[in-house]
Amino acid sequence: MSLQIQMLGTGSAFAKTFYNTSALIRSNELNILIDCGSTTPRSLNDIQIQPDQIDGIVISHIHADHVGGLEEMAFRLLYESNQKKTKLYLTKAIANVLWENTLKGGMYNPEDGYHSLEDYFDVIVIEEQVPVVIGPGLAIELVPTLHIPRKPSYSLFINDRIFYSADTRFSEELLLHEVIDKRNCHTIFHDCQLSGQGFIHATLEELLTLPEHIQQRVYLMHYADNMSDFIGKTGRMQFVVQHEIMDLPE
Ligand SMILES: Nc1ccn([C@@H]2O[C@@H]3COP(=O)(O)O[C@H]3[C@H]2O)c(=O)n1
Ligand SMILES: [Zn+2]
Ligand SMILES: [Zn+2]
Repeated sequence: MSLQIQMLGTGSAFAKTFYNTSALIRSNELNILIDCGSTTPRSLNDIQIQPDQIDGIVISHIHADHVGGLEEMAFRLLYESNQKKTKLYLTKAIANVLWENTLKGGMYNPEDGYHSLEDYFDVIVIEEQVPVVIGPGLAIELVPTLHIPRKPSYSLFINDRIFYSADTRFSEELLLHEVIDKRNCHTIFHDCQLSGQGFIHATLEELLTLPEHIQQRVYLMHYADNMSDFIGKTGRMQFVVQHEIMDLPE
């Protein structure tokens, strides 16, 4: 049994160098995406993975750097891969808005029978804070986090031991109590705004307040194009590297 994470992109919403942050989880022959931003199809192409090799996509929230690649994925599956649908794992709160507020404009096509998210994806609605088994050795849990007020947004626990923040404000409470004390996560992928105030993301300054033994577990993602200016300034935390395959304990 093995679990690998390969970041398809490690950059912020506006990053041009590192692509939008999204991850490919490879677990016992399954390929699962965490988010599918505007640059994700290009990144998959870079590593020679085609949409029909993706077994499922988990959605954290509906900013374009996290869902902007879904239309291409669905259309390519439909028109290039013999009408295959991929699984889409999301909460009810996200399902409600993803179609109406994001995808419908490009994908609504009643003449050909395409009216809804379900016409393009095998939609699997999952409960908040309930782990769902996606495949052998892979369980995902979505926990609500604070990103934009009144916008549903989630972080993920993978097999209860890996924390993936997606986009969230810094929460010492979540990191110290839930991620470390309760679940003893060995690996933490956290979004990181390198400079300025963290109105909607965790800042490097805030993350540097974590005790060193926690920083050691942290990989920084969702960073700006000037990341190299900050090498050596991230305490015990390290920047996650785009396309590097990381072997993690299940
Ligand atoms: N209140 C907001 C809302 C959005 N933004 C910027 O838009 C981006 C959307 O994707 P993101 O990755 O959440 O990062 C957001 C901010 O850069 C922002 O800076 N402030
Ligand atoms: Zn983002
Ligand atoms: Zn966001």
